[in-house]
Amino acid sequence: MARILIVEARFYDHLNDLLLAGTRAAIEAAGHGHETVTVPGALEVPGAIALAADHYDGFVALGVVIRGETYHFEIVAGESARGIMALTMDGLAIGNGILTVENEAQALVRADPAQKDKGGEAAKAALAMLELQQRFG
Ligand SMILES: Nc1c(NC[C@H](O)[C@H](O)[C@H](O)CO)[nH]c(=O)[nH]c1=O
Ligand SMILES: CC(=O)[C@@H](O)COP(=O)(O)O
Repeated sequence: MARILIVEARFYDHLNDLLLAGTRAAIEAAGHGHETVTVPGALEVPGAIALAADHYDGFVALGVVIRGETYHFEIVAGESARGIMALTMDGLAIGNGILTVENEAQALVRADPAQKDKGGEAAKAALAMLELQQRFG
């Protein structure tokens, strides 16, 4: 049984709850264990994963970034993805479930486990990468 750390940027409670439900269900369905830590925003997610890297087998990054009026969206969406990708290239097994969307309606469809279930998808990605890590790492 693998130990998966879910790192969630809790910026929009109702959307986070949906993402978390999908992620937890997918990990449990695969027979693995999970814990969750919460960080303030998507920019903190890569740092939190880096800090926990030696303590878990795999990671799921969750969050919601909704475009506002300024360039801040590009920074938060791009830099969180860049940080997660850098950790992936270092060999960590990570699924990225941070939504980067234009509006809340887009986020809702993607977070809902009964619709696009991006939280569950990210969990499955993390488990797939963990399998590759165990095979080739
Ligand atoms: N605007 C959103 C943020 N912004 C906050 C940053 O992620 C970060 O916490 C802050 O700059 C302090 O370092 N975060 C989200 O997750 N979603 C957003 O829409
Ligand atoms: C991620 C964002 O763009 C957003 O939350 C910030 O909004 P704004 O650009 O209106 O300050």
